[in-house]
Amino acid sequence: MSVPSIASTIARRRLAVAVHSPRYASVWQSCTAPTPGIESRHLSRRYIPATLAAGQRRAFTQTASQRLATPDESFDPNSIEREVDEVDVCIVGGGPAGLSAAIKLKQLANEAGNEDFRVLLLEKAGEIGDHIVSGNVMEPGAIEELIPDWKSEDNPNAFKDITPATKDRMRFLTKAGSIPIPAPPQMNNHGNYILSLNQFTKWLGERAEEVGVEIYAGFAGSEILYTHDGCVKGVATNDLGIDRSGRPKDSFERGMEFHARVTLLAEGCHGSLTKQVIKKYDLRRDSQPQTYGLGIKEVWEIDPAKFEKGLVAHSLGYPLPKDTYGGGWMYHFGDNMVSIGLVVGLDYPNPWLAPYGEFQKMKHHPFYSQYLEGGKCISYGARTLNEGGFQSIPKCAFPGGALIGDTAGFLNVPKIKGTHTAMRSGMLAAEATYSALSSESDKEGSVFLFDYEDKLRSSSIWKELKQVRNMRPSFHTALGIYGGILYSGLEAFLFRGKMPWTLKHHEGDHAATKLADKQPKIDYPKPDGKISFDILTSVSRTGTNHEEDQPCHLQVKDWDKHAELEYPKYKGVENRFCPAGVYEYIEDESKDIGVRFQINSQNCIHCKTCDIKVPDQDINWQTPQGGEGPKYTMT
Ligand SMILES: Cc1cc2nc3c(=O)[nH]c(=O)nc-3n(C[C@H](O)[C@H](O)[C@H](O)COP(=O)(O)OP(=O)(O)OC[C@H]3O[C@@H](n4cnc5c(N)ncnc54)[C@H](O)[C@@H]3O)c2cc1C
Ligand code: SF4
Repeated sequence: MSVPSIASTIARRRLAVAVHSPRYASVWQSCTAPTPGIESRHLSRRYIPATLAAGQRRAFTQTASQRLATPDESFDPNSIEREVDEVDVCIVGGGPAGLSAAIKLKQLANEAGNEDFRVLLLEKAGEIGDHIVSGNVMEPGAIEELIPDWKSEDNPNAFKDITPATKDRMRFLTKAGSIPIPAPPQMNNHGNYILSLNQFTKWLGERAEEVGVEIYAGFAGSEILYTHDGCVKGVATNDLGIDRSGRPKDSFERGMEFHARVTLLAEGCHGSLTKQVIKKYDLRRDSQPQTYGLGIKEVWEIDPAKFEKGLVAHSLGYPLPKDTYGGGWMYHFGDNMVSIGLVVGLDYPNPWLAPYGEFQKMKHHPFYSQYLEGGKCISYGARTLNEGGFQSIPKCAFPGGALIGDTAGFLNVPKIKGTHTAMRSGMLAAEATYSALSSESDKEGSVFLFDYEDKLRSSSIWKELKQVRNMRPSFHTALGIYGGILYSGLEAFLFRGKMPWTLKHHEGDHAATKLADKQPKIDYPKPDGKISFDILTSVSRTGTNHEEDQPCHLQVKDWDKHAELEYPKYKGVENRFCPAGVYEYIEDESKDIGVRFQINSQNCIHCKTCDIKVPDQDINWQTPQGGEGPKYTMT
C-alpha cells in the first residue's frame, strides 16, 4: 500500500503557496520549469519540495509514521501521534473573514520586514470558495481598505466580475400580485456591487497567497487543542481513511496538529469548532441566543431581452405564511446572470413547512417567473445566516484566539449583508493579533486579544448592528410579519436605532418548532422541471460529494431513539428543513412507530440547518473528511 502521507501532501501544498510568493521565486526556479499553460499551483504537486522544506520553513516535528501499513481490528488510530506544525497564527476557514484576517496579518508583517511571520489558513473545501454561498450585493468599504486597487483597471490582478447595483426594487407579494413598498435606507444599494461571493473568495484566496499566507484547502479543523492551563493552542484536522464504524482503512492518514499563539475561528455561520469554544468559555454569558435564517438560492442564465443589469430586487410576503419571517431576492449581474433566492427565518413554528418547497413556489410568482421563463438554472446552494444581530454577539475573544466574521454573528439582517462586516472584523482581529504578538516581552505565554474586543466596540460594525437591533425581533409580535414591517418602517425612517429599548430574542430556533398535529399541513406543488425542480436535481447542481464509508458527520447517537423521540411529535421535520434531502423516514413495519430514520450524509451541502433546527438538539454537525462537500459555482 502506498498512499501519500499528510506530511508530504502538506509539503507539496507549501510549495504551492511558495510559488505565488516573490519571496520564493528562486526556489521555484530551481525546480523543473512549469509546462506552459498549466497553473503552477497544480503543477507544484508533482515536485518534492526538499529545497523549500529544508531551507525556507521551520521543519515539521517528525512523529511516528502517519500511515498505517497493516490496519487491523485492534488498532486504535489515536495511538499514533499526530504531526505538529508550529505557526504564528492559525486561521480556520477561508471565507471573506478568514482571508481578510490572513491578508491583513501578512501585510502588517511584510511591512515590518517580518517575512518569517507564519500565517496558516485551513479550509475544509477542496478549493477556496467551493463552500461559499451568498447573495451577493457587497458594500465595498472593507475591500477598498484591504486592497485599495481591488477593481482598478491598472491592476492586472483586479477582481473583474463585478456589476454596479443600479436599481433597487422592493415589493410585498400577494399570491398573484405585487405591491411596491418603500425600501428602507439600509436597502439602498447605490455604490454597492453585485457579484458571486464564491468567485470573489477564490480571488481573495489568490491575493492571500501572493502576500505569503499558507493556504491548506482540503483540511478541516475538527478539534480544538488546549494548553494544560486551558488556553487554545491551535487545532487538529481530522483523520482520513476511517470507515463507517470508526476503524482505519488502507487509506488511513492521521490528522495533523497546528499550534499557534493565536487561533482565529472564521468558520462562517454556526461554526462547529466555534460551538465548542463558545461552550468551553461561556462566551454567550452576556448575550442572547443566536437566531438564524436559511438562505436557498439558484443562479440562472436568463433571456438577454429580460435582463436588467444592476437590478437589485427584494420581496416580502408570499409564499411565506404570516408567522414566518423571511423574504426573497433577485439580483441581475454579469452577462444575463440572475441570482435568485429566499431566506426563511429558522424560528418558523410549523414543522410541515419546507424552506426548499417555499423557494420553489416563490419562483412561480409572476414577480420572479417573468424573468426565469425561457432561462436555464445553472447552480444551486443553501447556507444558514445569522439573524440575531447586535444582542446575540457573544464575547469574541478567548484565551489564545478570537471569533471573526459570521461565526461571531456580524451579519446585518435588514441589509442581508455580512461580507463587509466579516471582512472588517477579520482585519480588526489581525491588527490586534499582530500588535499583541509583536509587542509582547514574554513570547511563550498565551495571548488574550482584549484589543480586538475594544476595536470591535468602536468600529462601524458595532454602530451599524446597534442601529438595526430592534428590526428582526419586532417580527415576534402577534401581528407577525405585518407588525414587523410596520415597526421596522418606524425604526428605519424615524427612530433610527435611537430608542432606549432593545427587543429580545427569547429562545433558540429549535424551541420555536410546534407540534405537527397542532399546525396546518402544507402540500407543495409538484415541480414542473422548468422553473421548479425536485430536490435531488438541485443537489446534483451543487457538485456535493462525500465518501460513503466514513463515520457519519451528522452525529446522531442512536438513530432509532432519535426517530422515537422526534417522529411522533414532528412527523419528519428533518426531511423538510434539510435543503438537500439528507434525512428520510422510511416506512418500516418492524419499527414501533412504523418508520425508520435514514441519513444520506453524502448529499449534505454543509448548510448547518439540522444542527440549529432539530427540535431536541440531538443532531451534531461535524466536519467530514477535508475536501468533501459541495463544489459550488457562481453561488
Ligand atoms: C443566502 C445568503 C445570502 C447572503 N447575501 C449577502 C449579500 O447580498 N451581501 C452580503 O454582504 N452578505 C450576504 N450574505 C452574508 C455573507 O455571505 C456572509 O456574511 C459572509 O460570507 C461571511 O463570511 P465568513 O468568512 O465569516 O464566513 P463564510 O463565508 O461562511 O466562510 C467560512 C469558510 O470557512 C470554512 N470552514 C468552516 N468550518 C471550517 C472548519 N472547521 N475547518 C476548515 N474550514 C472551515 C467554510 O468552508 C467556508 O469556506 C448572505 C449569506 C447567505 C447565506
Ligand atoms: S444535513 Fe444538515 S447541514 Fe447537511 S444539508 Fe441537510 S440540513 Fe444542511
